Amino acid sequence: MTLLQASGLSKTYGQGRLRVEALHEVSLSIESGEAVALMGPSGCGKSTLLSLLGLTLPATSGELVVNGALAPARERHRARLRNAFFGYLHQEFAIVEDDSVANNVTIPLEYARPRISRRQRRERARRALNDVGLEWALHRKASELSGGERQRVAIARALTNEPHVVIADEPTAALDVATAREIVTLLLSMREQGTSILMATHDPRVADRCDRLIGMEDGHLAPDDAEMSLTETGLGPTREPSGPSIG
Ligand SMILES: Nc1ncnc2c1ncn2[C@@H]1O[C@H](COP(=O)(O)OP(=O)(O)OP(=O)(O)O)[C@@H](O)[C@H]1O
Repeated sequence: MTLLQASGLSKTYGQGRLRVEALHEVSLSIESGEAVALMGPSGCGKSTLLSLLGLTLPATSGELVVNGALAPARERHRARLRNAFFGYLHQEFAIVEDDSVANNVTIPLEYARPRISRRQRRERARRALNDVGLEWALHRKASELSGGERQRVAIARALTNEPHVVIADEPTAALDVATAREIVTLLLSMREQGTSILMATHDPRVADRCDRLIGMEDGHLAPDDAEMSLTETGLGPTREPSGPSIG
């Protein structure tokens, strides 16, 4: 089943001399339960594409179909769809440091419609934290956790609203190799519930564990997917990683 279908998506930032065409007529589709890696050189448009597909930025032109329906233009409707359909993971974890782990995890549920009671929110947080092996941290402050633990909190937060698609922008960039491997394993395990994962990464070892690789260059999809893009970015073949394996 196709969850996301993009046709001719383009994005231009700024105007006049400051105009940047970050994305030019990108078309792709994401099926349910697949993990897709997005790779390409810095500045080629990966984050922009993720923001467009995850409805956090409007496209300048083109069409996006989410779960069979055209993505709404109105911000109020987009926000509702963001909450119901997507989970987000960032390189910097995007955790509220000063708040408890439980409160961080229940953030997406506070905007859920129909409303979810406080007690149910707590229960969902406990379950999601249990899934990522962090139930013990429920009442801890987020700032007291390690980088890997914070990213697991971010995954638990992405899990609580049972998203159909997780948009992950370099989720392992700030982590050491062993922790990155754990986080990718956790993320990929979400496929078992039919969740799709769309992940920008600079790490070929991470990309290699995904079901499909989309290469990008200069605002376009690479003409012949993976191999070409990897060669051109100097990341080399993915089958024989030079560093410690993340697989
Ligand atoms: N808010 C913005 N305003 C103006 N230009 C932007 C903005 N965001 C991104 N850009 C430009 O758009 C292009 C694509 O940026 P984007 O962040 O999507 O690339 P990326 O592939 O994710 O890069 P990286 O791997 O370094 O994160 C770049 O030239 C960037 O400078």
